[in-house]
Amino acid sequence: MTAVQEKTITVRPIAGHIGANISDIDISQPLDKDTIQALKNALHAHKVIFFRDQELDHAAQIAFGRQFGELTYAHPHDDAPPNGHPEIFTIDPRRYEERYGKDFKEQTRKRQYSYFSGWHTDVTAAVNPPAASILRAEVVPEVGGDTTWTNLVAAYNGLSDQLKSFVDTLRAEHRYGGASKVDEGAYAKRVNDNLLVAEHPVVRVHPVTGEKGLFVNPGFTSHVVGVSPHESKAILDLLYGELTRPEYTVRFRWEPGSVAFWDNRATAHLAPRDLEHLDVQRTLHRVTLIGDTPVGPDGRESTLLAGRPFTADHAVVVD
Ligand SMILES: O=C(O)CCC(=O)C(=O)O
Ligand SMILES: [Fe+2]
Repeated sequence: MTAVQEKTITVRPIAGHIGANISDIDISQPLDKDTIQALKNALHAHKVIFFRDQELDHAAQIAFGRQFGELTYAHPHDDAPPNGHPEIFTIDPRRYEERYGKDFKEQTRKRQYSYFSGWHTDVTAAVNPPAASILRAEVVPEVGGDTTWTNLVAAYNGLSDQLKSFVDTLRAEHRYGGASKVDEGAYAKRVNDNLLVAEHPVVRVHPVTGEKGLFVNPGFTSHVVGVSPHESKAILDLLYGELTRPEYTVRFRWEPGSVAFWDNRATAHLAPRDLEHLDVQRTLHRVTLIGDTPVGPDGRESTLLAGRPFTADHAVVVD
């Protein structure tokens, strides 16, 4: 694959199935219509796009995001977004430890919540999961802390025709919060008090590209509907094995000023776990675009089972 000059920007794919670097652009400035369309095209073609050496503060990141859709508002996990910027979700484990106590890491590891949950697509327990997320690095450690994304369309396309026709018919429940009373602590309470449950098709038809992608989520899918628990586990393990195949992924090394913009309707990502034993700072800030309700190959939409859909003006759990 070679670099393509798209209007004013340069789009350079960086892995066989996913990811492109975008250059010749300053995203702190308002963009013209053609540039916005060129970025959308790159996002839909490559699933995650990366920018380097951008000088964004919170306001500029929010303004950049708003050119692509409506942003989500503050959320129950994060009761203290930066002053005056409720749309910003800051990822920095030290902040969570300050707020929820020193055992936060241990608690999250045990419950597989949030930062340590491994592979996930953002907030698919909502009936209208985010369309996209835009993450900016402010402070990065000297070593480690890379993020990896995978292409869920490539993962679907790699299945045999027989398996495709089978998974095309399935639906699965995605759940966040409402765990048992065994969970203790302010963080667990915050998550449990905001139960979100949705039933989604296991294969999602992308509303812009029309591509089919696997839409099961190691972070949130509780079970496949209408099959036995044993069968559900076997089906999910099979699909998770497919969607995490290294050939469908791209791994990104952060620098201060790096920005990653991913299509949350066609990707999953893996937050790094190689820093848990190191005392280093890693601070990133995210804005999140509100999404549409998924639709399966049979035209059926997802259904809400608990909680409320994302809107611009109320709190919802964000992972
Ligand atoms: O910390 C990271 O690299 C990714 C965090 C994450 O999962 C997110 O921003 O949605
Ligand atoms: Fe995430």
